[in-house]
Amino acid sequence: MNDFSGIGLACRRGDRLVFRHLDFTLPAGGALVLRGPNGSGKSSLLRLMAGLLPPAAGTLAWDGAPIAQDRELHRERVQYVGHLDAVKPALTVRENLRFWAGMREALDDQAAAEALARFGIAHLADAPGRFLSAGQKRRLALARLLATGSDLWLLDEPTVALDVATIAVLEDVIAGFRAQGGRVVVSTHSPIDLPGAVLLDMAGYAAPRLTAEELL
Ligand SMILES: Nc1ncnc2c1ncn2[C@@H]1O[C@H](COP(=O)(O)OP(=O)(O)OP(=O)(O)O)[C@@H](O)[C@H]1O
Repeated sequence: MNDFSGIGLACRRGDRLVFRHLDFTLPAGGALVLRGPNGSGKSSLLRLMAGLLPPAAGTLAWDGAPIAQDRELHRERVQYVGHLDAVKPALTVRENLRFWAGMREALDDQAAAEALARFGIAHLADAPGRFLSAGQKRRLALARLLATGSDLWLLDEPTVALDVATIAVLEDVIAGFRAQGGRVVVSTHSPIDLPGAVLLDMAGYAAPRLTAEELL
């Protein structure tokens, strides 16, 4: 039990139905990898899973209870790292981490230092966000995963701009999270080693030539 699941999901963006009839089940410790061409709906599905976008049809449920019943509770379970890393340019690296963590719980200095060190940016703790390279911003966004507790990580193309060594760190961090019962969903165009992950190919759920009314 304690599965995160979606049944009969459909997603509409603007006047286009992006995908439909999509089901998934993600047990504790499980991983799901979203693949598919540009525009096939990977980011949209992650936003549905985060509770940021309502499905056009179908139900997302946690342990059998629809997440729509209590969006606040669901938001507390989820860490969502999107395309845009949302690093605040005027805050230092440490302050950025505190800002994100502070939305949930106070972050002590040691936890912040450990999270930054794991992603190799401890030496940048006092640097302003605007000084960071693309890969360093991505490392900071991912360090947030370690800074606060959660049950579900939703990662939108997390390896973009990361060097090979840091991709290995991310794989390791995800493995540790899963070993403690965490669930992870990753959208990616590049290889990432997530043992036992279920592959969800978005191409199988697309029907772009029909109108929404015809499909639903
Ligand atoms: N805010 C929006 N309003 C209207 N349409 C949108 C919006 N965001 C995305 N779309 C459309 O929804 C479809 C799916 O987009 P989405 O970003 O989910 O795809 P993706 O598989 O993540 O793509 P990529 O591989 O390029 O990141 C696309 O046709 C896109 O144009």
